[in-house]
Amino acid sequence: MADSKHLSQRPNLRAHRGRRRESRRKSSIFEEKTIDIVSPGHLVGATNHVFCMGRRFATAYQCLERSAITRHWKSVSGKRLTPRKKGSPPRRQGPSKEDLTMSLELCTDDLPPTDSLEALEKASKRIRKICTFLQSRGNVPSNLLKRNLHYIADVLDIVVTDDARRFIDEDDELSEVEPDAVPMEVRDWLASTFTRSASVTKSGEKEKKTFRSIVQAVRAANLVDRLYRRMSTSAVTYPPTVMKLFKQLDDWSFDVFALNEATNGQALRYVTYEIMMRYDLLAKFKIGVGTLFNFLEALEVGYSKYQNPYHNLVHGADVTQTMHSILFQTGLVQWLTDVEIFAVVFSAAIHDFEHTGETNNFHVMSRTETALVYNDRAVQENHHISAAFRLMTDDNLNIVYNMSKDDYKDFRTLVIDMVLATDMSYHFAQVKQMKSLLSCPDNIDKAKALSLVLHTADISHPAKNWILHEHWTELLMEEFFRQGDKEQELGLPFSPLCDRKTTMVASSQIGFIDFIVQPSFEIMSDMLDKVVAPISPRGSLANQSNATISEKVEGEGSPQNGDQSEEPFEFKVDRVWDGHLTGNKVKWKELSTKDQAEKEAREKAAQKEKADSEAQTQNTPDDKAEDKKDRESSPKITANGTVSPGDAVKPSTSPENDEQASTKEEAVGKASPEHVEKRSTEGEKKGSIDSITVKSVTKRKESGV
Ligand SMILES: Nc1nc2c(ncn2[C@@H]2O[C@@H]3COP(=O)(O)O[C@H]3[C@H]2O)c(=O)[nH]1
Ligand SMILES: [Zn+2]
Repeated sequence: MADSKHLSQRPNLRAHRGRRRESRRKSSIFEEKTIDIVSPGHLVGATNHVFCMGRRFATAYQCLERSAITRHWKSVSGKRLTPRKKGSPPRRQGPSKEDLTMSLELCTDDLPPTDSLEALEKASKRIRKICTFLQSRGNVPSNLLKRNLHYIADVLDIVVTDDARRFIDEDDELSEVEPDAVPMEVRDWLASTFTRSASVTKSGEKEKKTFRSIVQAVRAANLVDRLYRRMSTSAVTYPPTVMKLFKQLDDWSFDVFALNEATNGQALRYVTYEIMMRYDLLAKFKIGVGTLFNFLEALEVGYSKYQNPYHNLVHGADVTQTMHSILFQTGLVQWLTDVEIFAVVFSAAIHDFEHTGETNNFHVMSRTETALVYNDRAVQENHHISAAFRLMTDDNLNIVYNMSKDDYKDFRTLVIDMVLATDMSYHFAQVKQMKSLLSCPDNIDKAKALSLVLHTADISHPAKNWILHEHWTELLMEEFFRQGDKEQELGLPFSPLCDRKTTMVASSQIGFIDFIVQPSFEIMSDMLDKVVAPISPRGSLANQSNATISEKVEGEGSPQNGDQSEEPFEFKVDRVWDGHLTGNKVKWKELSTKDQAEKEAREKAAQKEKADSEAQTQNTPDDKAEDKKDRESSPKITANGTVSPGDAVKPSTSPENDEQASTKEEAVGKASPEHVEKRSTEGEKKGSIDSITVKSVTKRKESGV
């Protein structure tokens, strides 16, 4: 593509290529997994795209060499020499500020070597910068343009020639591969995945030809995969523990705490990246891995800003994974366009960005800056969205840079709708609205449906296994109690569930499940049944057979989406959450009974103490001394409601004392507020919320999760 003089300007090219191949070989995990996540159609398109890009730049470069562009720019810049209009400001002497900015931004001195990993991304950024300057100023000085195009052409030249040569070489090697060396099912899979024809003939020359074309298709896939990976600059290799956990990424009860531990506290970036890769969003929206990593890192920083026990990056990761699980397991993903899938994953990942660890009501009552900005309406949700989009105003974090205007508009609208709907104050309205939408399900509003799914995912931990749910509850309660502490300091009344001394966690959780979580899951499941039925393989099959029946009976065309005839197909999504909801409620009921007994014991003890002290005031000084001795030997009620043993432990003599002794055991029961307080205080002492998480993960591991 470029001329020989140009090629000779690349010192040590071979040595660099050798090193590059070496580093590629090392990232074997990534190579292994990319085969199943890049679709063949996309691969072919991408190959063409990269080759065309290379060709276009070669042409542009040649044009420049022939000075055609130089002449063009001269003529454009010549326009500036027209006489100054009367009254217009005097022409500036020397280079303007914009000229200097442009020279700096298009300077080629600090660019990485053309055959380095970062070069391709730098080159593409240069093209964008040149376009921006051309748009805003109308021209770019020819010397700058020439140097930049030289660099870009060099980079593309390496990409195309290097890989194309290897592709040809490897094709020869592969044609030697014996077809029989590959099992039949693998061949069928290869044929159906990477070629248009699914059938592979059994023997002879024809078979060899087909097999060869499959192999070529696979090689082509690998080639483009390599190109994309290089374009994205980063070869991602997951640690083995993460790889193992990601095998369960589609599961309902995925252990996000274990992932957070395995990733050293970076669960959000790993989960989001992996899910985006699985839906092929990086390729579809031309998102550079470097840019995506920058964005995800910034998201994690924002989620960690207030060191919240619950509303932190692990919750962000949990909701993102839960959304993926619902989309993937129910088949809802088939209902969505690429932009919608991207919006769903993005919304889940950002939905609590920079959460302060307080409720909206707290913001309103304490008149925070955020409440002022958003006029007391969906205060935090508005902030999450606004702050996340603000991140993307930085080019280095802008993962939507390459989206078309129309896609971006749809994407942004959907993200705003979905995240605003996570404001719990819309819960009842949302459920009611969906109920009425389901009464005429032919045309279910996608934004409303997806908003309901995100809202449900946001409150989904009570519908996960007990170990996960119990841990999330502990973290959330501690966050509520911290808000209660602040309210006390500010002289505000306690918000519900925020008083660490009186909150009955177990019974409050039963209420939360009964009145909020279960109805949300129920209506979401009904909605999924209606939406997924017509597009699921079973549903569409049923529709096809129904179509035949109705055509025969009424002579009409085939029914479209969800159109039911005499024998409606009863499609139901797998309500994996139902069993957990029921089971978790049973557990909370057991704990609530214990809490209740404990509370009654405390009240009894308090009454006794009161009666004793009343009697005491009527006693003589001698009686008081005797009484004091008695009290020192009996259990005490501490300020936070737990029962502590007396200073001097004596064998129990009364049934009352026996009762209090057993209540003491219950007072450190798993989900009691005291227990939560005790654990979180330990966490604080160690200086981070990680200590809470790590401790709990260990506990969960012991329990076999
Ligand atoms: N009482 C209670 N509230 C919860 C529970 N899980 C989530 N929530 C609330 O539901 C809200 C959903 O949105 P957020 O994640 O912003 O904040 C969440 C909590 O305020 C729970 O187990 N119990
Ligand atoms: Zn949330």
